[in-house]
Amino acid sequence: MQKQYELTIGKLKRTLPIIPITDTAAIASFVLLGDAELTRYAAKELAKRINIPFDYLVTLESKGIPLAQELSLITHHPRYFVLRKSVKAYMRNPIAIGMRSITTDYHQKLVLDGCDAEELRGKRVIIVDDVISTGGSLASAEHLLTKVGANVVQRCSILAEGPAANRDDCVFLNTLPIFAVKNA
Ligand SMILES: Nc1ncnc2[nH]cnc12
Repeated sequence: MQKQYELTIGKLKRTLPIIPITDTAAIASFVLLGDAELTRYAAKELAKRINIPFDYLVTLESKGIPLAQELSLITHHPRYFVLRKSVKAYMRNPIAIGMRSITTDYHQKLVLDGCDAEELRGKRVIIVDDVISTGGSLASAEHLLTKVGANVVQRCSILAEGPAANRDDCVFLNTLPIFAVKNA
């Protein structure tokens, strides 16, 4: 099987290792954390493609956080919100729902602080993430945000992986294949 995947995002290129995630499928591992150059560049490119008014960006812990931070600053939205993967002791009235994602085999949670939920009620929000893949994380984020009365007006990511490449409800900069694993 191919071991690496050459990814191009505008003027930037990255070599991604191909990692099996099940007996039959592998992904090109795209780890945004630590890549400040790509994060800033991708945020600038996404900002050019967001052409809808919004109040807040919302991202999911953890790989979407640096992207949301850059995008917030570029679009002059100084505050953004993070959906966490666990309840923290400092949260007030946290609201949690279940979530499944392609890269994690156990059942995960998505948690919003109750005060953040108050602030998001009735607001126009854009969900930001590094990769949209099966759409499971995105659907959970959207479910949670809708539950607290926020209005999701756009979804954006750096990459759309596998079937997500055909989505017309997301803004993204490039696509990423899912690779078939041939077992001996
Ligand atoms: N290819 C990928 N690399 C890193 N994280 C991911 N999450 C979903 N797809 C991914």
